[in-house]
Amino acid sequence: MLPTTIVIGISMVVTPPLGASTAIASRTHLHHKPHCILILTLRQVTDLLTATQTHTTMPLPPSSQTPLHTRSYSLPQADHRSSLTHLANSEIKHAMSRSSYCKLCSIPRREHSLQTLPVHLSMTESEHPRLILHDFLSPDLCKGFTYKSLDLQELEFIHKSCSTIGYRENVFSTTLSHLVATNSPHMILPFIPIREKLKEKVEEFFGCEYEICIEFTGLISWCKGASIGWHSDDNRPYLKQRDYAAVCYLNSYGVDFNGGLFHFQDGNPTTFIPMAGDVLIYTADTRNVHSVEEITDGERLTLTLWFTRDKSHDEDSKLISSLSKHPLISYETASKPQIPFPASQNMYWFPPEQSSTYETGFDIRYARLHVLGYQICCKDTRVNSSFDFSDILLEPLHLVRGNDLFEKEFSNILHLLQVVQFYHWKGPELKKLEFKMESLNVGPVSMLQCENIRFLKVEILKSEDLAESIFQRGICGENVEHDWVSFCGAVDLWEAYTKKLWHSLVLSLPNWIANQSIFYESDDGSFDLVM
Ligand SMILES: O=C(O)CCC(=O)C(=O)O
Ligand SMILES: [Fe+2]
Repeated sequence: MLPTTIVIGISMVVTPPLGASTAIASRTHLHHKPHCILILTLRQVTDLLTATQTHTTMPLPPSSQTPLHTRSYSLPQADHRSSLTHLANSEIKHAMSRSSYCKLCSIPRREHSLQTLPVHLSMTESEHPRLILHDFLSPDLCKGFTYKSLDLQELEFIHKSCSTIGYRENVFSTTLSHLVATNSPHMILPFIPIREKLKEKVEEFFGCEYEICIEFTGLISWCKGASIGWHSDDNRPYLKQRDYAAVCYLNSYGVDFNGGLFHFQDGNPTTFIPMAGDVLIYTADTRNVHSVEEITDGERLTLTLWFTRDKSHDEDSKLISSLSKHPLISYETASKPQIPFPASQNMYWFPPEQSSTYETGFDIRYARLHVLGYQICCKDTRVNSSFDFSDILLEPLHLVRGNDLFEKEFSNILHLLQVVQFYHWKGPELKKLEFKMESLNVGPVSMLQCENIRFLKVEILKSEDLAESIFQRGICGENVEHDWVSFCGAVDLWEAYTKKLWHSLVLSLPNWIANQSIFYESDDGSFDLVM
């Protein structure tokens, strides 16, 4: 393939002929990079073109030899730029085949250079600085990490077992500070490699290495009815510190949800179709006003990060401060099983307007169990309406499916939900392992227990239809067919997983405190079913 260089001058686009591009590349000492984008000042472009067109061998002025930015990328077909102009009309059609083909150049995505991700730049980059990365989490990109579980589904597992009511209607979120507060600080470990990678990309693209810190990291899911109109991400006084956003899509349009297309108000591309593993990076100011269309079904899940230049908003410092005060993170607890502890009831009640009376709506933890076909039974078989259900959810519970009651007790609803979601994450692999039948402890539900189960359901799932429309059964890839034998295996493996992450956290924390930064350490937290 012939080498190609695109030269973009600030506020103008220059498309030199191939020969000129090659000459420019060699003059800027980039001839060793076969395909690259140079971002130059207008002056630099003029100097370079004049020199190239007159075939002068005179040395270029020193200022012209260093591009403002240089990004290598794979350019498998001649012209991404013309594709960009046609993009708006054909985006949806292209996106549907994007799982295997690149939207801009239509070549199979896996054939893109894997060392340098495909980088698609807007032609109006200086006016609307934004970057789209496809397959950001491809296994090849993650090769640098020995952490095995750079796994979208691990983040989905964390979200479905730990999320609370979010900041907008029909939106749910899992923040790192919430994980620390609910005795699940070890669950921040799976975020670390991807968080680092995203920060690196933002720094590289905006040329701000060592100048920014992460302000917020969160898993955010948008369910049926959720949307957001035109806005910039710094559009509130308390958000003014936000400089850049990176949204990593953890599931796909047309597969896991419908609706939810992302639009930029100005510049290209105008529409972005969320697909698992893709990342959108943009400035948080008015150069990137955007919106998200209403979700019409399913659950759209993202890992969203905001970055700031204001060190007083450094998320790492805040997390390290709360982790170092956490009473249970110590060498003594490093190998002890840990149990999550729920936050206050109102953080789990949907819709939030109902959380003062709980007259209608549902508890999101119970609803997530319900859509997977589970129910719960509490220890006290004499429950009646004088019992406060929010207290019951903090106490030991049994898991029920149909007429089967799983005899092991879970410490509270969050513990139970984590194990169930772990089973649905690891289920397909668990089914391949052989577990011994004698460890199976499942019995039939008694008449008294039946009453108890029904009572809890009525109290906690007041609006069953609403719960089913928000966390739609079957749409979100929850296709593990339940069997108690492999579920039993999941209970033990969940404990091993938790212990392993907790152990890594205990070992990492002193280094994080010393560096005042949360970073990935190799051999940290990798989890394998075969232990
Ligand atoms: O999830 C997305 O695609 C963007 C969400 C967004 O605009 C926001 O949370 O401010
Ligand atoms: Fe936004």
